[in-house]
Amino acid sequence: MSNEKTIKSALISVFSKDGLAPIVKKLNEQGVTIYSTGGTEKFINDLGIDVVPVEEVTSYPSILGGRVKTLHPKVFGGILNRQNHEGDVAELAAYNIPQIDVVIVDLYPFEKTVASGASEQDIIEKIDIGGISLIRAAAKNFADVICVSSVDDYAEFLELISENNGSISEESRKRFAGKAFNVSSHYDTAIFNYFNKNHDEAVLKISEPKGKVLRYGENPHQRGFFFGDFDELFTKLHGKELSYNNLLDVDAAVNLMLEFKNDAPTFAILKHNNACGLAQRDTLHQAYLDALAGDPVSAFGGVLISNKEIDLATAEEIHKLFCEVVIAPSFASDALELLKGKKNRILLEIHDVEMPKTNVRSCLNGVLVQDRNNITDTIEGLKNVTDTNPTDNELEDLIFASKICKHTKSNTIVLAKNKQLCASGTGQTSRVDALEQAIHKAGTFKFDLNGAVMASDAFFPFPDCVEIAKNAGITAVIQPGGSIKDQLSIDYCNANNVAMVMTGTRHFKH
Ligand SMILES: NC(=O)c1ncn([C@@H]2O[C@H](COP(=O)(O)O)[C@@H](O)[C@H]2O)c1NC=O
Repeated sequence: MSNEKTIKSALISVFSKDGLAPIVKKLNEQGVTIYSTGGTEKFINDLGIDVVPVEEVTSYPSILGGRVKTLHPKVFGGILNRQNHEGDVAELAAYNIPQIDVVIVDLYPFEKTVASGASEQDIIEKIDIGGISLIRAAAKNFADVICVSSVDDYAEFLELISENNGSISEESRKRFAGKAFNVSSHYDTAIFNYFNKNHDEAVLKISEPKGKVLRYGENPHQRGFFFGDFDELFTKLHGKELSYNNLLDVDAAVNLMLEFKNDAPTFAILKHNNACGLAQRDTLHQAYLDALAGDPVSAFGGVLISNKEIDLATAEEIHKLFCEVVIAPSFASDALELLKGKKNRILLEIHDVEMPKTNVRSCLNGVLVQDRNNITDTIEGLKNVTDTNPTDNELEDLIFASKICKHTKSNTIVLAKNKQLCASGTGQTSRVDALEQAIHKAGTFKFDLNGAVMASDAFFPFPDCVEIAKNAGITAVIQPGGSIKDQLSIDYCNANNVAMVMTGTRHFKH
């Protein structure tokens, strides 16, 4: 192995002391001189291990409430000197600077502090200056120094020093330097994004340090990767690796079910990012059966999601279906055992966490970013525009249908009745096509559309849709409004005893 270096000295300055003890003990066993800062020094002392306070090196106290403690030429000289450079070696001796072979740092938790809703002052104090400088210096000088910049790397570092009795190869030092720049660049990205949260600077900085190579992309001949923290959102209880397409379906399912999070038991079945079945009932079991009835053909190989714990009765029904993924806030233990009966079936327990506030997607040679569509239509926000008002039941169905519409590919028309999705037209190039697709589909699965409601993701440019809907039995319509020909649709509804409400909010989804 090339250019092995034996560790003789280490500088340790960590915010979290978790996991540090075995490393300190091992370094001590190997006779390494340990330098350290305030809290870390106390931690090491408490282990009964000798440690040199960094103040002894700098001959300077920690000042400004800890804002300046390692920022000193004697510390940075000890890290940045080139051991094979005569001038550097002479300067080290002239200024009595100790050589430092290892730097171990755990930065102030900036992101966690922001996420906790702390005050601006607390957040600013959590911008680590000394630690990030130590990391950058040690990583730059990987020719002579090894930099351990994350608790995640402690185990590997411990193995390295244990295996070779404190001797570390240049390959390992360089690999750890790469990890260190990953840590430092991610940290700075988080700080920039905090300062730029209103996008005053039209700059996009994304740092996703947790990535996963997927088996393939959308098709087997395409490579695919997921960059994100899947484990923050889910506990995977069972099943095969999630594919690129599974992840897209899971994303669609989660966003859709968030609309019904606090409602009565609701079950949805999705295929290719659109709901093909969705129902809300007094029991989850019935909600599942009625969601499945929406389109039992498309449900095959679908992604299933519920807003309540999956019980045994529901699991027994699900178990009869071939499906890719089942997502729920929890699974009763007997239900889980049963569902685990299919080796590949993916079971995900979803955590109670917020989804990102922005959507990002590739566009041409760049990316498009927009705010998440966070408007959910409510009964209170509706404007009756026809002589006939919707009944209470219809009002509830209108909101129910509108929530599904919001999460279905445009152009879309959703038909619903008694809190059950009857059918939808999805991703059509005209609204009339979407409606006709929905009516045809509802007929295939024997839905009686008399008394059903219609939701449209955008306004009706002509009165053709309300006319077709009325002839199919639809009695109430929800749509954003805003067409210069709105009045033609309203006139038709008034002449034909159809109720129409307007939301003022378009829900395109491309
Ligand atoms: N100011 C400095 O010179 C400085 N040097 C190291 N730190 C940080 O201080 C923390 C450790 O402090 P302590 O050992 O006192 O618990 C680490 O997170 C380290 O990244 C510093 N603090 C922030 O910038």
